[in-house]
Amino acid sequence: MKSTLSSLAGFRSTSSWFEVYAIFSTFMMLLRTVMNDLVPENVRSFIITKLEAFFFYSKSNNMVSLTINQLWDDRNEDNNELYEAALYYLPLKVTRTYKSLNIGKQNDHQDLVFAVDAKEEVVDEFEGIKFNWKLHDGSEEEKKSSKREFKLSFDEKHREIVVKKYIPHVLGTYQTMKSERRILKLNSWSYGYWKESDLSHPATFESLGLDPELKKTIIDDLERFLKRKEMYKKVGKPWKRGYLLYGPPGTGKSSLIAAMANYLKFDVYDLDLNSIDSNSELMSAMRGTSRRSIIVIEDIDCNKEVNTRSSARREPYATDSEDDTGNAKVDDPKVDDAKVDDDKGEKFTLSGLLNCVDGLWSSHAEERIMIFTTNHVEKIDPALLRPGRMDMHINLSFLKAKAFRVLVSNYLDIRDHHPLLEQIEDLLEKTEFTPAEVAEQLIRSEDPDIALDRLLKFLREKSMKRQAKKPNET
Ligand SMILES: Nc1ncnc2c1ncn2[C@@H]1O[C@H](COP(=O)(O)OP(=O)(O)OP(=O)(O)O)[C@@H](O)[C@H]1O
Repeated sequence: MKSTLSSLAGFRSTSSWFEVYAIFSTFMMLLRTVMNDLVPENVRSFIITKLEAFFFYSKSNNMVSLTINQLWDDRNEDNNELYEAALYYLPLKVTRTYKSLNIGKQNDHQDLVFAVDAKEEVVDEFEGIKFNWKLHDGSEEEKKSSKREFKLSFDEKHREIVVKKYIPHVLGTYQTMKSERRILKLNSWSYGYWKESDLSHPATFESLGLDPELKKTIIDDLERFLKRKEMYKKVGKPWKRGYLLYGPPGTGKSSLIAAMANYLKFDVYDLDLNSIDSNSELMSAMRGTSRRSIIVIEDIDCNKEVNTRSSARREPYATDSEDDTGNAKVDDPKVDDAKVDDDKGEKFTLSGLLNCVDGLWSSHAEERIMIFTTNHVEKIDPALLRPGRMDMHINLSFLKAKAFRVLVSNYLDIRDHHPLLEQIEDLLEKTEFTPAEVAEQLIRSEDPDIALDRLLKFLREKSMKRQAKKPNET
């Protein structure tokens, strides 16, 4: 014992350390030579593999990993929101720390897009804990069907933090990024998929020529909807709201949808019912929509299936194929047919659409707004319009004085008085003109005198033509 201590004490001198280093280096060189000369290559690589496996195992035997698939349910092509969240969240870490990163720009997008490189392992740190992320591209076959996954690995002692804090943190960051970003998405359903592009419609509530009272009612309704998550949960209803926008062409239905999307910062899903072949396709389309989105079905009266039952008109909200609660009556043969089709999901039916609107197929769907538009409200089956399905009916009609004032202020910066305004407003009250017709005239000149003079002539001319036409019509 004494001699060991004295030899350790001897090591304190620098020359002793050099001696030890020289002996160790010589030993290592000898060992390498012996290994290379005497041990065959295949045996060498076997030993190295075993050593690696041993060290790797002992390092990672406390590690657990979670797999985050792109699709939660393959059969229904159900997207996994956590996968989406990781896609957006991880590049935040990558840009700061990592060397390998995919970067690109898509046709319809204004911004550069960053994406995690499948070769790179991303290490994220949260509350002092390290989390390893890796994107798996999958096999060639899986790539084609766009089945990708993230593997999230961490020490198993952090399981609880992962579930209770880390994953909510990733999802929360994603939601904040989505709500803060300025560019919204417009998705169109095409051949079984949502095709995404930027929503570049500039309409806002300020730019809309609407009666100020109607505008306020719509904004208040949207605000109320956003704030009432808990109330919807309490009464067991899906957190969604339906709006029916009706009125002649050119009265601002599409502009109002864009204004709502820009106000709420919601993406838009534009669904043409004529491109839907079956109830299962409709279900798939609904499931493919994300939270905080507006699902738009334009010109709903133009769809054959939806119109099938409309020929026999009933009083609004009391259809003979619904009972008092608004559910389909079983003894109605038309409803029976629709139900059979529904069960198979092979055909697209009105009943399938009603189910969708009621949130039966998308009960996981939260924070959705559904908008129907039509130029012919009288053609729509009342079952679709009853409260609970379409909660608010908004009549976008011809332009009248109050809404005209908004347009004049926006287009020509006239806030109070102009000598021609009174005559124009008088004509607008007496004859039906759409906001689109008037806006088209106002945009032709920046000079208020020229623009208003031109508009007045246009309105007079049109009014006279319409007056002249009327007696012939009768
Ligand atoms: N209320 C409005 N306020 C401001 N501009 C409007 C309004 N209504 C229409 N416009 C102008 O007319 C154009 C066409 O309007 P929009 O497409 O919103 O009408 P729409 O009712 O959806 O028509 P359609 O039924 O034919 O689809 C818009 O680009 C906009 O410039």
